[in-house]
Amino acid sequence: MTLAPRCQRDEPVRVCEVSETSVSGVAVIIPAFNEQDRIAATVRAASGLPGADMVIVVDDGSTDRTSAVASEAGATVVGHARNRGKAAAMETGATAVTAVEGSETRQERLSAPRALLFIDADLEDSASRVAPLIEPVVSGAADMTIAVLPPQRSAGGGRGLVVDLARNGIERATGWTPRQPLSGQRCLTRDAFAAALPLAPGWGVETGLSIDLLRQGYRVLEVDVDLHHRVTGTDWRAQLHRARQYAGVMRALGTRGVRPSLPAGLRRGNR
Ligand SMILES: O=c1ccn([C@@H]2O[C@H](COP(=O)(O)OP(=O)(O)O[C@H]3O[C@H](CO)[C@@H](O)[C@H](O)[C@H]3O)[C@@H](O)[C@H]2O)c(=O)[nH]1
Ligand SMILES: O=C(O)[C@H](O)COP(=O)(O)O
Repeated sequence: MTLAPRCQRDEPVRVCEVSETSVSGVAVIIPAFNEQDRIAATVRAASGLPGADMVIVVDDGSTDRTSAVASEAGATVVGHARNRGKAAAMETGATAVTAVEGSETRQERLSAPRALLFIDADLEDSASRVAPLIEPVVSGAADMTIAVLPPQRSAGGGRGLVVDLARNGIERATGWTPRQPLSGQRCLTRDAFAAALPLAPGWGVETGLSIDLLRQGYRVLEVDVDLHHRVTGTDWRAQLHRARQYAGVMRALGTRGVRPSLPAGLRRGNR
């Protein structure tokens, strides 16, 4: 397994590019809420990832055809009877992986539990490029990798408030400043995932994961990956979504004893 030379090996949290390579033993978990238009392409792309021999879609109480479309595309589908939020869907997905592994025959069983790769349902074809998240985890170079996405094709409608709250909160809690603190494309060892349970609920899940793992000494790595997803726009629904994200991050920080920062525009030096 090779890490590119610009990886900084002597830092507790390393930010680097890694090359794609063949790996084995990865379960892909896709939380999905009303994603019938995108889930098939995402499942198909995820199924071709190196080492990904299990693709589980967690239908988080969708009211559309997400389950049926995901199943037709080849995923194993588990679900919630009602919408419970992304973090609960992630936990359900991990439980499903353990259950499938428990039912495997001795011949089917891998020598070690699979790593867990969480990706969003709206990545579509770009999910085929998520492989660089897998290598550092399978090779033992990192306990959790996080995808850093390039600028998206269409501009988002936010002012960076949620991102800023999460980034500063993680920095205050751990000393590490993530580039994309909300990125949900993450690959974890089973040990790291277990250490982060119970996950911070709802939209606080990424903030909680980063803080909880770093505080316990796990190694977290941001990796540039050329992914594309549906960006959040500017209408009232989008702003309501951001308000919920803000509340989720605030809750994750509060329950971890982290005092949230003032919004960037109000902080000393910015006035
Ligand atoms: O109640 C829900 C809502 C969403 N999802 C799924 O969660 C994923 C992310 O949701 P999305 O609506 O795409 O959220 P974004 O605002 O675009 O997400 C950004 O911010 C989130 C944290 O706030 C991260 O989880 C995402 O990875 C990141 O792309 C998708 O697969 C959804 O289908 C659920 O499973 N349950
Ligand atoms: O659009 C986004 O990137 C997220 O919804 C976060 O919103 P923000 O711009 O307020 O951080």
